[in-house]
Amino acid sequence: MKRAVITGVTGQDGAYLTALLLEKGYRVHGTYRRSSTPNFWRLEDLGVREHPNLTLSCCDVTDLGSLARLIDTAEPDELYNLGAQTYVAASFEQPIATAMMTGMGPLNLLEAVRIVNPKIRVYQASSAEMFGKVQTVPQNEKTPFYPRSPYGVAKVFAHWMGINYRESYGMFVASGILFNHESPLRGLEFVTRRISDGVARIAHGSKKPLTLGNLDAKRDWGYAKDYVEGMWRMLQADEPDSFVLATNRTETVRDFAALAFKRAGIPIVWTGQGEDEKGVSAIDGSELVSINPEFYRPAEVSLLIGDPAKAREVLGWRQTTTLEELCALMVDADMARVARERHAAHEPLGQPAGHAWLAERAVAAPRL
Ligand SMILES: C[C@H]1O[C@H](OP(=O)(O)OP(=O)(O)OC[C@H]2O[C@@H](n3cnc4c(=O)[nH]c(N)nc43)[C@H](O)[C@@H]2O)[C@@H](O)[C@@H](O)C1=O
Repeated sequence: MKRAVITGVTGQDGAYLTALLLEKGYRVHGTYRRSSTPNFWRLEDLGVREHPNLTLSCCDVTDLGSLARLIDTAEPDELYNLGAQTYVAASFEQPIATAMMTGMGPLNLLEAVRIVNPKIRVYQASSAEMFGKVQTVPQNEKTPFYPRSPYGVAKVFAHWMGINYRESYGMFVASGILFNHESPLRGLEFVTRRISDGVARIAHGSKKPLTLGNLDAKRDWGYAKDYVEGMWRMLQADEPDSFVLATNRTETVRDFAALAFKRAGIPIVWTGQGEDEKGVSAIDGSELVSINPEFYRPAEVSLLIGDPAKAREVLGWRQTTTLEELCALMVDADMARVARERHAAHEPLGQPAGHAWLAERAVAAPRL
């Protein structure tokens, strides 16, 4: 039986990867950062929290000793490093903490592997945020990096460290340069989930508009479940290498919001410009989206679009889900969750904007 360690097991990718590896017959040791209330809801939603082949323990990637002990005990064949501070906006508020977790964390891990067992195959979660102020369109493995956030800078450091350990010590360190990947398990701080959650509340009668930041930012959004499959494929390859995982399609935040409102049966029109821009209902003129300048970042990544040709050719990796399908998955799951919350609170459901189908989906969709 193959053994894998996953750091950051409680996050979106950690949970999907855990489910995938358990399904493939792995024994999985997942680690999470100590907190007063460990956050296992994603593993519970995927039905793997109590799986007999899953062990969960605390470990901090900023602590080399705890990583070395973990590797010594778990004796993994593969190690997926997903544990980091991953919210770009927060990296401007906490650049040093981000550098420690997102930059130094991977270096600690590489050192621990080198000391304990350099034969372990390592997956490093690199990021499209490394491309920042993009130097080519679309971006591929050869595109020079120009990070625009402390998070992006820390990821570039970790990325090059991985390559250095590959070249210096012959270690199998694969690097996945992943473009934005989303799902109903995405944290509420990220824009797609913020939108699907806000849309669901409005569809259920909330009068509070959804507040967003920069609507013009363009992202290449894929489905997280597809991307963890890519991570696994990278560690099954003959040689360690770096691979872009992306959809090769880019849309603005405004477009994603419009798609989400459409899915909920609420067509939106946009009025005004810049900080005065608003999204209003095409049906009754009510305000659906307003801008909060506080959500703007000190330096923005305006356009990301990835070229996954190398992953397609070498790994046989393919995305399975279009942006419309992804958005529908997220909106439907949040609709169902909001319906359940209201039901639990004995609140009458608001008159959802034209959704006879809502009640059905409330039963089918996962709890969030
Ligand atoms: C590849 C990369 O992908 C992710 O980083 P991100 O692209 O920063 O993701 P996000 O969802 O926070 O922002 C996307 C865009 O949306 C704009 N935006 C507008 N209004 C809001 C808003 O209200 N909230 C947020 N969060 N963003 C907003 C915001 O300014 C930005 O331009 C992480 O997984 C990261 O770990 C990673 O590696």
